[in-house]
Amino acid sequence: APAAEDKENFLQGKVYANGYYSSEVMSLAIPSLANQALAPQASKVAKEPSFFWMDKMDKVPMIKEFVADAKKKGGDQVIPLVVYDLPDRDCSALASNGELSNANGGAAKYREYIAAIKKELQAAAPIRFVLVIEPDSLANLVTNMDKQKCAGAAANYRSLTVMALKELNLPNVRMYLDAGHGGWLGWDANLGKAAKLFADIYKQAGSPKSVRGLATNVANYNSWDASCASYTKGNEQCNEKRYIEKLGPELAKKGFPAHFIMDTSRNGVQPTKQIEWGNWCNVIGTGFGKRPTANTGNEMLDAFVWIKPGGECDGTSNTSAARYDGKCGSPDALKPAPEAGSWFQAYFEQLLTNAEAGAWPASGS
Ligand SMILES: O=[N+]([O-])c1ccc(O[C@@H]2O[C@H](CO)[C@@H](O[C@@H]3O[C@H](CO)[C@@H](O[C@@H]4O[C@H](CO)[C@@H](O)[C@H](O)[C@H]4O)[C@H](O)[C@H]3O)[C@H](O)[C@H]2O)cc1
Ligand SMILES: [Mg+2]
Repeated sequence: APAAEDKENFLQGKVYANGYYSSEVMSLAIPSLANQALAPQASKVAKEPSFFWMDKMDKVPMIKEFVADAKKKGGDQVIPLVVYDLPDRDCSALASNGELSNANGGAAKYREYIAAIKKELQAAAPIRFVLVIEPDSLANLVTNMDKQKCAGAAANYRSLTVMALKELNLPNVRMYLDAGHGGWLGWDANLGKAAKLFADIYKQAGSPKSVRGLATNVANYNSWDASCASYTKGNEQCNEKRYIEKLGPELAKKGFPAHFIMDTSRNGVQPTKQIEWGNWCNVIGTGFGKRPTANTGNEMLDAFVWIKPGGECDGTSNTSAARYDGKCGSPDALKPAPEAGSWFQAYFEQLLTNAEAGAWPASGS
């Protein structure tokens, strides 16, 4: 039965499939498919509403194009975006380091970035938006303060996230703060600290009406509710259903009534072929997971969504590159891989070949 109508859950509406991703698929992926029999499925993927990552300040104006396109398509579409440009970004890894740093006046530039986004979202009203706020950042403050770069970035991560939640608290916007995943913050050693951090940030921002909750499994591979794989041993929160059902009540107790969304773009094969659960880079053997839908059957979970666009790389495997991270050289990481965010054709074909059965209608239908 369809989920009960909930005006606060914007993802129950028609979600916009942005032209940036569909052009990656239609003009890059399909022409160079090794196996042309996958072309029909690939063109279906192009129509799925994945999130657009604003991983550089110069990507913010793309919002104008999406708004114009959505209006042409009736104007009732909800546009999904990722805010992802904190100074000293991805502080415990190298692969996705960003353009801003504390050292280069990053905090002031980040305020400009958020102001630019705010301006576009206000101008676009009444078009609605769903935003995922800063993947990995707060999760790194829970588990990686022993890393110098994370310790140095922590004050900015906290204050700039609070600022973003306040600035983007608009009637046509719903935000989900990134919450890592069950294999990261689900460990008993991490969960309580994570709940406290998320609730503190939420309250410091004034408990904004537009903050709907948290996003989990962004750019990761965990199942929603599969049985626990061997590599999850020692962590009860072995899948995202257990993670949110444990984290949700903790947050509510602390004054943060959170709902959740979960990234299923690359979790179609369970168990995964991860050698270690902590391996996050371009993992081999993965497939597109459940197609984006608000029909989750779980009242805490607003929607299954495709946040990491399938086929966009997690990080380069070129050992001499400045942003080379050893995790992308792991035996369970597909190689050769280009820079984070750029098109990784072999990975896209892997996701297509291994797509979860029923992820979308059988080809040809
Ligand atoms: O037996 N025990 O009791 C016990 C207790 C605690 C244990 O320690 C836990 O082990 C976990 C691994 O199992 C660690 O989780 C990994 O942490 C990494 C960051 O450090 C994350 O990497 C990010 O991944 C993002 C995409 O998701 C990338 O975009 C981003 O670039 C990238 O940096 C991995 O996902 C995530 O799986 C925990 O920190 C660690 O605390 C272990 C055992
Ligand atoms: Mg990453």
